[in-house]
Amino acid sequence: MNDHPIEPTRSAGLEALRRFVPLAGKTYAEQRGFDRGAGNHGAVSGLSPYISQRLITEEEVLRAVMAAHSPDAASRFISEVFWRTYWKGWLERRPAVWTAYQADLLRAWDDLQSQDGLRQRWEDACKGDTGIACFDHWAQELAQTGYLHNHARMWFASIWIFTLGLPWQLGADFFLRHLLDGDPASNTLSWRWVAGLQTRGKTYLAEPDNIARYTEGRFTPKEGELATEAPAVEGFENPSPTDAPIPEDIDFARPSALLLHKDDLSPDWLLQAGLRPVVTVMLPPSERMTPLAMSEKVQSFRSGALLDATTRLGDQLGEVIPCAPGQAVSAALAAGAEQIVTPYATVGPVAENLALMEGLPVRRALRAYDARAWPHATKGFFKFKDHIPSLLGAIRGLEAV
Ligand SMILES: Cc1cc2nc3c(=O)[nH]c(=O)nc-3n(C[C@H](O)[C@H](O)[C@H](O)COP(=O)(O)OP(=O)(O)OC[C@H]3O[C@@H](n4cnc5c(N)ncnc54)[C@H](O)[C@@H]3O)c2cc1C
Repeated sequence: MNDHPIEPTRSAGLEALRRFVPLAGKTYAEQRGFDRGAGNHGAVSGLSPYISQRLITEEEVLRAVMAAHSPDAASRFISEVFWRTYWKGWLERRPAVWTAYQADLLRAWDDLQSQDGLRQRWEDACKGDTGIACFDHWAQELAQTGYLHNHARMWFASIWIFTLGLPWQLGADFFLRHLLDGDPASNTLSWRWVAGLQTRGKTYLAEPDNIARYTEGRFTPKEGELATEAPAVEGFENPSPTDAPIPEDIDFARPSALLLHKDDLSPDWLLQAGLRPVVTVMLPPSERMTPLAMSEKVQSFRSGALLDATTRLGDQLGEVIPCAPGQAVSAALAAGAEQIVTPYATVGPVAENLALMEGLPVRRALRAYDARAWPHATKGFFKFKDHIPSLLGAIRGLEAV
């Protein structure tokens, strides 16, 4: 991804994909673990800010990579893209894990108000003022750029939990406020994984040698600076999965309002399937995921991405009305809509808002890509992985995204 600016547009996402595709085979497999610092993340794609809002889709990314490499040659990259799909499906089928995280976060937030020592440690960690050079650097890199390399995210989360002794939920919240790719599934479940909740008892310990090797000596934590043990954190047990959602039959001939939201900004396939919105209602990017505000970078990236989608699709959307979730139904009714059609919103604030809408049927359009993959998010990723060849085969056989 190097030092190209992360613009909130589909064309910037496609350009980043075009630049990255030649590297998706051997280069990625051999070098993806190295965190060379902001401006030097050349061996990873930097596509997550685009994929997480579906300015470009996972399916487009996989297609472009398969057009240039065999599935074997690009297997490492392909499997990382499917990690995202797997986490999405896993949480979609266990929404209680998100609800429990949010409740725990509020409790941890309350503790910050009443425990001065805890509050000071949390503030130091968020500002990058702990005295641990690598950690402080990553806290500041994240705040300044809205991105962190995957390995830095793992080390950061591990030091947050096991060295600084801070609640993991506050760390996950810090990430969600600052990451341009902030996503309830990938973020919450990765933090749970580091803490030893996701794979029960299996934690991730950040080790000085590993940090020195994969930062190519930019950081070498001193003896005694980092925790040497990572005892699993107690917390909410993994519930059994609910059924995976199945696509609804949607009558596109019925007068419809399109509801656009940040979880999926490529509704082109709905327009191609015959949707002719009488109006488009656009939910604003601000959302109640955190007791604090999202960073300005995240807010402006999300507003920019929404604007890009509406500009790009232009007349096909009808009149576009930005409105708060509570006003979406009345705006749709006023335009004569008999239903609201919206790209499927995954577990998180948009889905919570959709669930509260009354007065018109809300049809959530599930992509074939998600519908095929999520039924396999039953256990761990390694079971899910067995299905990747057939999921790739289905992509090859499809015409539309
Ligand atoms: C504690 C922690 C928190 C995280 N929070 C988020 C988050 O909020 N949003 C988010 O999108 N990812 C999150 N990740 C996963 C991963 O770090 C990022 O997806 C990845 O670093 C994005 O950079 P990239 O696009 O250059 O990745 P690449 O290495 O180029 O990978 C290509 C794509 O594959 C997917 N991907 C890669 N690695 C992972 C992974 N480990 N888990 C899930 N998907 C992956 C992403 O969509 C990514 O864009 C988190 C990981 C950790 C350890």
